[in-house]
Amino acid sequence: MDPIRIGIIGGSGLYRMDGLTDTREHVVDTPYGPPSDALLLGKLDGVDVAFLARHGRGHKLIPGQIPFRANIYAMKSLGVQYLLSVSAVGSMREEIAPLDMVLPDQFIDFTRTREGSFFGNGAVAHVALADPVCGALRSVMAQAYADAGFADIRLHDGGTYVCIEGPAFSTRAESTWYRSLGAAVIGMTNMPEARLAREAEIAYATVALATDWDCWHPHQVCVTAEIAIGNLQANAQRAQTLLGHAVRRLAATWPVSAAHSALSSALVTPPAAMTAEVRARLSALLARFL
Ligand SMILES: CSC[C@H]1O[C@H](OP(=O)(O)O)[C@H](O)[C@@H]1O
Ligand SMILES: Nc1ncnc2[nH]cnc12
Repeated sequence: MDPIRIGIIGGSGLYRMDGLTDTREHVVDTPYGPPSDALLLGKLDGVDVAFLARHGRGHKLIPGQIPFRANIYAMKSLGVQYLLSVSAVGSMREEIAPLDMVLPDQFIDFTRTREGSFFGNGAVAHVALADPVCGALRSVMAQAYADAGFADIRLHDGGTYVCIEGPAFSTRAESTWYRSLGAAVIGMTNMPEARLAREAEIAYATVALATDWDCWHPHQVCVTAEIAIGNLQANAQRAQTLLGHAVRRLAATWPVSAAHSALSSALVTPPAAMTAEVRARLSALLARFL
């Protein structure tokens, strides 16, 4: 099978892509177990992509149960070099209103229960994560927003995404504190997803769809899942339009990203010093070193 260079991970409210053609399901297992669901392979605007519903079709996985390592490993095994993620988020800023789009450039990770690395157990690497979002991919997303010509929704290019463990939403005190840390948006899924993508040398960027005001705002209603999913559904078609433009732009240039060589300066254990089991477990990630 030819490599599929673009992966799309759909979050809450985005469990399939209407614009995908020539689709086929790809059921796969990985050294980290099965991904959230079967991947859907197909063409988006004529470009090969692999789509995965982060919470599974039917939304069955809470954020802490998402098999992040299996999801990223499955994408890597297909040849994915660019990962576009779609996420519902709460707004933490007055200027970001529900239905606005945000392209985060930073994350703060408050998750507690998740396997956060492919490394350990016989192989050590320390990837650089100062800039966890690929700048080139983010700028492709920003250009795609301009291509789409949405008249009625705003784009905020940049901002910090605070990732909480969930599945409960935040307390008012937490929400106020996250704001004081500089948060622009809040969600429950982009970590460790972004970090694992970096370890897998996949360029990563998220389009975050603001769905609510979380619970810090003195004059706005507090978030509920019903509000968040309702607003996400109102924006799901626009998200897919944006992705179509992004995929077309990506395929025109295939920008080189620092993420694509992240392990060059990060891998501490020489592959020759790894056991056969470790090399097999990490084979999709370390192929270029083996
Ligand atoms: C249903 S609202 C809370 C839910 O939505 C976000 O998920 P995703 O990033 O996959 O769109 C948030 O992180 C929570 O998992
Ligand atoms: N307010 C919020 N907090 C965490 N995750 C969210 N996803 C959508 N809205 C959210």
